[in-house]
Amino acid sequence: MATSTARVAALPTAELHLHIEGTLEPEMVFELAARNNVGLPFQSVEDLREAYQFTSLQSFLDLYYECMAVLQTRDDFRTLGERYLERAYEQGVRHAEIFFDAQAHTARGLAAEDVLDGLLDALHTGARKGISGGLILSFLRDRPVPEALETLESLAHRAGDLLAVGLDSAEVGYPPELFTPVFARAKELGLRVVAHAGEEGPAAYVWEALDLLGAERIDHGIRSIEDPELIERLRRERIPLTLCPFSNVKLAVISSLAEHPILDLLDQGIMVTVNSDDPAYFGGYLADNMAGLTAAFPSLEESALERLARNSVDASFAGSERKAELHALIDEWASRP
Ligand SMILES: Nc1ncnc2[nH]cnc12
Ligand SMILES: [Zn+2]
Repeated sequence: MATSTARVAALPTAELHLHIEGTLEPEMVFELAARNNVGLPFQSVEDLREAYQFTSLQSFLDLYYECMAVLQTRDDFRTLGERYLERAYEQGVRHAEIFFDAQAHTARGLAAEDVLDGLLDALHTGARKGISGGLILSFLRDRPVPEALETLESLAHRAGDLLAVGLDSAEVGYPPELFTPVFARAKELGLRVVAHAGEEGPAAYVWEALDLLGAERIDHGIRSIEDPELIERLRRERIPLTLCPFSNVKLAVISSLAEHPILDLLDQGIMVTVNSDDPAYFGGYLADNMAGLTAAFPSLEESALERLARNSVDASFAGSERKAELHALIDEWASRP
């Protein structure tokens, strides 16, 4: 029997692939536009929501960067982060490792530290309410490499406030290899490493992310399925893939949820996790993605949901004590059908 939506929402999980700017709901776009006196090319919330029809990653990114213009102050980032953490908590998330696109804000004249501080404020609020987490400084691969390096250096004195570095934005034509020196410097600063690869780009980008950037997790990585040798490596080395089912459908990476390879990957022993990517744009938060999978795959058993939740904890950068707490929460969920 399919697991009920309420039970899915009660499953404790870690969210490992979430762009904070992708949690900017249309209502909040209008609220912040009014507060900050920013003009919008949309007449209403409904008008904006209607623009959420994407044909590719780029078609989404165009709107995603446009909407960000309303984020202006440290307080805006605190509010954005707090609202995400509240919604995520309602959907079972108890640990969140959150990407932020510093360059998308510094390019508009904001100070990277205001963005960082606002998000840290939100994480402190979240910690008081039972959700742990950290921040991932994500470099925009379609902007110049020296700019990524400058951004990293500008926050080097705040490395202790960051968990990891990542790589995102338009993928095809921007191979991970380009960013090798940036990631080498991040490792010198003691930061963990993740990278988007194999979303629209080829499996070769996943190899590069692993071998040249030292990625410990691959964000998306869905196109790894085209390369059996890569799949074998991911399995053998237990390299996590942070999958985002709703995102893949919305951005036309796959044609429907029922076509998603997540269960095949799970069956093959790949450490896959479920995440929401940009939930305000793609139709739902983490448990919504899980519930979508249970609807698309009636044979999906509770034991598979539990596996996905445990994978998310094991693939996280949480400390061993926090991981044990998160597993204990999953134990509790599993023992109370
Ligand atoms: N799905 C995605 N892929 C690449 N960059 C992104 N930035 C926000 N969402 C993204
Ligand atoms: Zn992403």
